Amino acid sequence: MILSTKDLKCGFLGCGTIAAAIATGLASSSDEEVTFSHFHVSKRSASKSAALLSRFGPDKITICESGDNQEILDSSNVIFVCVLPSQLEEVLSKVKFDHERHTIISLVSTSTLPQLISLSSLPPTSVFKMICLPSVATHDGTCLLVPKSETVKKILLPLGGCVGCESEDIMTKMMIPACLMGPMYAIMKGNLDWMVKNGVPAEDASYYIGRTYLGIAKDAEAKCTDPKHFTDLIEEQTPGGINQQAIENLTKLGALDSYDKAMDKILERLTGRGDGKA
Ligand SMILES: NC(=O)C1=CN([C@@H]2O[C@H](COP(=O)(O)OP(=O)(O)OC[C@H]3O[C@@H](n4cnc5c(N)ncnc54)[C@H](OP(=O)(O)O)[C@@H]3O)[C@@H](O)[C@H]2O)C=CC1
Repeated sequence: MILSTKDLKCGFLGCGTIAAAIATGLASSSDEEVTFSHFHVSKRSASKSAALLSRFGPDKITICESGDNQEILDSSNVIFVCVLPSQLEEVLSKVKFDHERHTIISLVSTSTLPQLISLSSLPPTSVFKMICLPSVATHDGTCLLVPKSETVKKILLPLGGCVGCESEDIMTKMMIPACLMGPMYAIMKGNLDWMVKNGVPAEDASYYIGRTYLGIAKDAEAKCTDPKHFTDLIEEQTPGGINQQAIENLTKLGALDSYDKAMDKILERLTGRGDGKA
């Protein structure tokens, strides 16, 4: 089956946090390369499905009132699987996929491609796994996709960006920097506490930190398609200046190495080789 990128009919099994975010991001896309004619969503999580209907209207959204997931499949060609890991087997075993029409994209974090192929009976070329954050609702998420597919990538690009992964193993490794969101906030909170301890008014410190890190992140994102970009930004720091000094100090104190070690531990947890604790 050749998946088109025009007039797509998307179905959502589950309408919780991530389903609502993806549906919102795709339904509000202005991308002309990929067009969506309709979205069929579960009635589940009624406040979220009702909010989608209220925002985009009945021309774009249909809520499956009967609760029969087969109705969603029968009206759609791209199916996003957005239920909890414990619900996956039951939900997929009760519906019948059409080889000619359906492509499935599973958001279920613990699902594997072989498991999804087996549960759906679809050919491997029609089965995908994707990871993203709820910021896809505002086109600010970057999706991870496996296996690689230029067409599916095109469909997901309106959500903010998409990286096709060579294998599930590579996808797992790519997930790890997203786990560093928490530590990033902890660094900012540490900066705030340090400034306040040194007499800076808390509101000024908080505003300044938030805005300064935003500027830093924007510079980091600007040429991020070039793997040398981060090295260039480091080398751009004034020789002998205080930024270079800060890098030297943190390297000497082992802070940068400890990031690598923390990422190794998270990978061990994600792959079931350990409990993730440092
Ligand atoms: N939240 C996130 O940021 C991310 C989540 N994920 C993954 O996405 C999946 C969903 O997560 P999330 O959206 O947070 O979870 P939610 O609990 O918000 O959503 C789960 C949805 O599945 C529905 N559901 C349960 N049983 C059925 C059924 N038999 N038929 C149809 N729908 C059903 C629930 O309905 P009801 O509420 O009525 O029970 C709910 O709408 C998980 O597997 C998670 O790992 C992946 C990336 C990010």
